[in-house]
Amino acid sequence: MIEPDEALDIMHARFGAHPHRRALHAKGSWLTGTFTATPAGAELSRAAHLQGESTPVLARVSNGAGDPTQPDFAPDVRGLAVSFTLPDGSKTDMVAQSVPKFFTPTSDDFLDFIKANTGRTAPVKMAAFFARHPNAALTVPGNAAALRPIPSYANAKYFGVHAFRWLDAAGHVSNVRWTWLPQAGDKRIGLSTAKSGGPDFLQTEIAVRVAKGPVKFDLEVTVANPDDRTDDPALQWPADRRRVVVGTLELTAAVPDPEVDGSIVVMDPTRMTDGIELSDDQVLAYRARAYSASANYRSK
Ligand code: HEM
Repeated sequence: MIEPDEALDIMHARFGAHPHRRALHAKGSWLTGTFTATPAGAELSRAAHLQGESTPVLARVSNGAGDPTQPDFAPDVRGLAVSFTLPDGSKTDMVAQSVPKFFTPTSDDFLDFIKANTGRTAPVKMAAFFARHPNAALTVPGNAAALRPIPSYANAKYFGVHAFRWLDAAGHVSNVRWTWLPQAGDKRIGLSTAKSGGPDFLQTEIAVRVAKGPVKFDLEVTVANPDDRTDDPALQWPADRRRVVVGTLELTAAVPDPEVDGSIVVMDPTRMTDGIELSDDQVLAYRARAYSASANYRSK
């Protein structure tokens, strides 16, 4: 397996090494707000933020590139990371992105994709990557459409990708996947329209938008059948699985980057709380190690 420090080298080779920046999702904006669960949330999980009381959150919206100078109009994955502060002061995080179909079953394959997408020979290496991974090739049309420029971070669906185990008050386990659905609608714009906004238009737009009113996302959960696999983030569950809205996120204020004076804020997709557990997905477990390596690099 490719170790996290080597993974960081692969990302830096692709996007450049940028001191004090994330190795991926290097450019973004910070927001605060609240999350309020519906009764369906409490039925599925006993987690403190799913019981219906309003929970404070810190969120970061971002572009997927590891190059913080990449303009906002460039086609890219977008990120929405949310950290909930629970009543006992502890935190749990949800870290999602805007590509509907994650395309590799393992972290090594994902890192091989980044390697292939590096340098002047990228088109040739990418063709070879997709020839080696025909299932990944099948996701290209849908994912390419999602990578088109967005008019606002408020106008994308953000997918949690992995399965998680949600435990209710009686200890019953539901395997779920979750998605943030934008109340402002899922939208894309043409490149020339996006370019007319300038290189930082998404950062400016989200700050202006939250100053006028809350930016809202509904949290939709898909519940697996007992025999659905939970270990492969690239494997979709059948479309007829039960979907239920378990809460609403309201982002209400733009806040300055909290990573000043050497403090580091990591949005960790494996930071769990009682009532939510990791599935057996290797990529999910690996992410925590890669995010730590990136945090170590930017704290130096
Ligand atoms: C093997 C797979 C993956 C690897 C190696 C990886 C690696 C990374 C790294 C190194 C960072 C920077 C973290 C930091 O410095 O704090 C990052 C950020 C991020 N990743 Fe991943 N990632 C993977 C999969 C995913 C998936 C599946 C999602 C979404 C479901 C995702 C969404 C994000 C987001 C939203 C951020 C920005 C978090 C923030 O704003 O702090 N990543 N990723």
